[in-house]
Amino acid sequence: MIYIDGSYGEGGGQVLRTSLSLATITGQPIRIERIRAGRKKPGLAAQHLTGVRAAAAICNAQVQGDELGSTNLEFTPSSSVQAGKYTFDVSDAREGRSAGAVTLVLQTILLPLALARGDSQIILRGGTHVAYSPSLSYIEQVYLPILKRMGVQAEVRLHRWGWYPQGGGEVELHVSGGSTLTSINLLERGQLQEVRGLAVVTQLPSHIPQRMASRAENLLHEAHLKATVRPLRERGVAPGAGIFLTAEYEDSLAGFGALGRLGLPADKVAEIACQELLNFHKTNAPVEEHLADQLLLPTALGSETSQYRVAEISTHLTTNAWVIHQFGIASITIDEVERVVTVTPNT
Ligand SMILES: Nc1ncnc2c1ncn2[C@@H]1O[C@H](COP(=O)(O)OP(=O)(O)OP(=O)(O)O)[C@@H](O)[C@H]1O
Repeated sequence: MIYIDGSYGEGGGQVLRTSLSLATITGQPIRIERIRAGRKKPGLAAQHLTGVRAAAAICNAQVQGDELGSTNLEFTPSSSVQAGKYTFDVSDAREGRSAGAVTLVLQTILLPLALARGDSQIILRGGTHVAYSPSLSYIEQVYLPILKRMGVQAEVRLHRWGWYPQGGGEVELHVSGGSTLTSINLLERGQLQEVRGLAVVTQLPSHIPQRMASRAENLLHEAHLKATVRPLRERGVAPGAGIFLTAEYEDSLAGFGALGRLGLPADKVAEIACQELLNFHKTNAPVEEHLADQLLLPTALGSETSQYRVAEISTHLTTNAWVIHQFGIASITIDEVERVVTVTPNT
């Protein structure tokens, strides 16, 4: 049994999710204590509980402590990961609507399913574009394309947008099984080819995405970047707005976004996302802060040493490195001066 202290470092949901992914992949039982102790409301929230249930479903795990608010969890896989058809709805965990991020549930089971025998088709319901998590647009435009270079074949289709607080979004995920993960080298990013983006609303008037798109294009053009942002009006269960930008470099990808809210002008939403992108562009790094922590698990499962240079070393990055280390599957070093992460799988 591997013991994980959920309060370590960042003390957030990622400690739990990475542990669940690795428990299902390695077949090791785990016990996690002090889950999300670093958060205002510790313990399992709807998104985390859905992640637990999803991980349990794919490896028939015996689970104790799988309740909302629970701060301790025991998770014992009783089979290898079973590819197949599954549906996970974040609102089932709360018995009502929840905008818990389906993208985080997706990340919990994606690599286990990619390594399993056979193909999988997963329906995920909940929040698709919510704060403090990767948006589905980020998963589609940045995370999966980078993973594809490492040998992971997966596709997502957005059926319905889900925003905070109503959620109600729906995503279909297809994962090809039997993958062997290769290494990745992202020390240089090359020239910026283009910034592409989507300015989207659901149940709101069409002038809002148009204003977000043209403000973003103007700002990026002023900074001498080639940019195309498409305005889009979609159906959804509730009103929502956001802008999602992808900076496409010769050798890397980086994603940025901002969400609308009541009282925040459309121009301002565009400015927030553009500012994030421009700040990153100045760093010359190939990997932005969020991808930095998300790349640790796939590189740790790779066949050879991977290296990547990051814009920023976050506590998510250092904490996730610690969690992976607890499973003994890879050695990870983070050079704080050069901001280079080196991951050597213990194969
Ligand atoms: N704007 C963003 N774009 C891409 N990824 C993001 C973005 N914001 C957050 N993330 C990613 O979402 C994950 C959030 O992990 P975290 O531990 O904070 O989990 P959480 O389940 O949201 O839990 P908690 O409520 O405990 O904070 C990290 O991998 C982080 O890089």
